[in-house]
Amino acid sequence: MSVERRGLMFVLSSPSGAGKTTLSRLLIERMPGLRMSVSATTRPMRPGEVDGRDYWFVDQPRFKEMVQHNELLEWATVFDNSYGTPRAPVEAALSAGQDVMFDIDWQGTQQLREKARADVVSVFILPPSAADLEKRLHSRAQDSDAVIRSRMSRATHELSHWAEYDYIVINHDIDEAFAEVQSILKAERLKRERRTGLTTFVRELQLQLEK
Ligand SMILES: Nc1ncnc2c1ncn2[C@@H]1O[C@H](COP(=O)(O)OP(=O)(O)OP(=O)(O)O)[C@@H](O)[C@H]1O
Ligand SMILES: Nc1nc2c(ncn2[C@@H]2O[C@H](COP(=O)(O)O)[C@@H](O)[C@H]2O)c(=O)[nH]1
Repeated sequence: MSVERRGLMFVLSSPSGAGKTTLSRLLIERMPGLRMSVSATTRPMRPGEVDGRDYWFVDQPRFKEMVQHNELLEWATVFDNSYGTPRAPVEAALSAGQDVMFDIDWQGTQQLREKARADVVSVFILPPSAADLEKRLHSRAQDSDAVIRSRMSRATHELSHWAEYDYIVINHDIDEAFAEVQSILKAERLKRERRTGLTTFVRELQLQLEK
């Protein structure tokens, strides 16, 4: 029996290459009721990426316009490119009782927390080691050596924000990391304060017991 509840904002952050995209794809495949927030970005498309699925690829003037028209829920500059979360799809999904997942950096997470603390559940993904992180960035084979070097040098800064997150998952083995992230989402969905239908449900139970 499902009890009505408010949708939550499920945020994954990590240094680049630790595995957020991989984990979020698995979650979307396996967890009904969860939608991916598709960000807008000015970064060039990588091989295999699809506009509207992986990102909305926009130019800088269009991104500026989105900021000025308040079309973004949060936005930040990451690795010299602009990234932001379109507001309308998130608001529509949440008000339909769906959960929304975000693959965003610490700056965006801070902005979401300021706007909707009670609805944000944040998870920071750690790589098992620096060598693994570098290996993953190379194995993805989608960025130049210069881009990989710049992402590795930003990793220390990204890592310094780990303690701002509600949960920390070490992505050593992808199946284990997935199971942990999935458990977090399942438990957060059961939190009393999110389950707006509980009062009615319990009142009904009491009426049945009093008969
Ligand atoms: N547990 C794991 N073991 C080995 N390889 C992994 C693991 N998790 C992810 N990978 C691989 O590491 C690479 C980087 O993963 P992914 O693209 O998910 O990282 P990301 O955190 O989303 O990076 P970015 O922030 O740059 O988008 C991919 O090739 C992915 O297949
Ligand atoms: N604050 C935001 N950060 C975002 C958003 N979309 C993605 N990101 C983060 O950018 C980096 C780089 O991503 P990549 O796809 O170029 O490798 C990564 O940390 C993402 O989490 C966003 O809308 N807002």
